[in-house]
Amino acid sequence: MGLLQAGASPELCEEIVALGLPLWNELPEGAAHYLCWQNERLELVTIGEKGTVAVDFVGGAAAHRRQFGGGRGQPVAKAVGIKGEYVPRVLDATAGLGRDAFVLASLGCEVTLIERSPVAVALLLDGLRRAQADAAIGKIVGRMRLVFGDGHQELAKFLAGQGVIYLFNPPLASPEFDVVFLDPMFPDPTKRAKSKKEMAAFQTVIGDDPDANDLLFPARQMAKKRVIVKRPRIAPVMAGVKPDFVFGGESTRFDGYLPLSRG
Ligand SMILES: C[S@@+](CC[C@H](N)C(=O)[O-])C[C@H]1O[C@@H](n2cnc3c(N)ncnc32)[C@H](O)[C@@H]1O
Repeated sequence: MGLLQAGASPELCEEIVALGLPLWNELPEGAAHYLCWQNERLELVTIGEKGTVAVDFVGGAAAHRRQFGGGRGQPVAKAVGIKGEYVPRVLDATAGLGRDAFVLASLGCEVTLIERSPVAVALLLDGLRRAQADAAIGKIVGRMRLVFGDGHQELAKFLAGQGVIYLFNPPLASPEFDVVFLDPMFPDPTKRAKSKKEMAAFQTVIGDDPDANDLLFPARQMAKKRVIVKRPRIAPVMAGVKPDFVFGGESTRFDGYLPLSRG
C-alpha cells in the first residue's frame, strides 16, 4: 500500500513517507489498493471499485449524523456517560476513521485518538485538517488530538506519565481520561455489522486486530470512570471478561467496564 504520487503536494508526500508508506510513480503489479490525492482530498482507492474511502467530517454521513443522529440520545453518548454538565475526556485507542471520536467531540468531549495503521492515520489527518478550515466544524475538531502509534504502547506511556507525540492539535495539559473507548476490528465477518463496499476495502487494507484483547487491561487501568468496548451486537465479550454494564444498540453493543487500580 502506497501513495500514487501524481497530483500530491510535496508536503503530503513527505508526510506519507514519515508514516512509513512508499510513494509510487505508477501502480506496482498486483496492487489492489492505493492512496491518491483527488477531489481535493486524500482518498483510498480500490482497483475496480467506483467508491473510495476518505475522511469527511464536514459533509456527507458525518454532517447528517451531527444534525439528525440523535445527539446525546445516541447509544455511544449514553455509553460514555454524557449527562447534564458532564462531558467525559475520552481516549479512543482504536480510532479508525474517527467517526465515533467525531460524534463524541461534536457533543463536547475532548477526544484523544490513537491509531496504528499509517493508512488510517493519513486519511484521518487529511480529514481533520480540512475540517479545521470550516468555521463550525473547526471548533469540533479543535477538541480532537491524534497520536500515531500502537494503543498498547501509547497506553503504557500515558500510564507511566511519559510524553507521546501528537500529529494534530497540541497535547492536553494533563492527559487524564475519564473514558477509554475501544472498537477494534472484529475478526468474524459474519458477526460484523454489514459495511458498504468501500468500508469493506478499508477493513481489507487495515486487516484484523488479533491482539485486541490485550487492550482491555491497560485501558481499565487508564480510565478514571469506565472503559467502553464497541462490539457487534451478537459478538462475544472482549477477552472473555464479563462487562459491568451493557448499552444495546441496533446492530452494535457497548460493553462497559469499571476501572482497575494502577497499583
Ligand atoms: C473498527 S476500526 C475503528 C472504527 C472507529 N471507531 C470509527 O468510528 O471510525 C478499528 C481501528 O482500530 C485500529 N486499532 C486496532 N488495534 C489497535 C491498537 N492496538 N492500537 C492502535 N490502533 C488499533 C485499527 O487499525 C483500525 O483502524
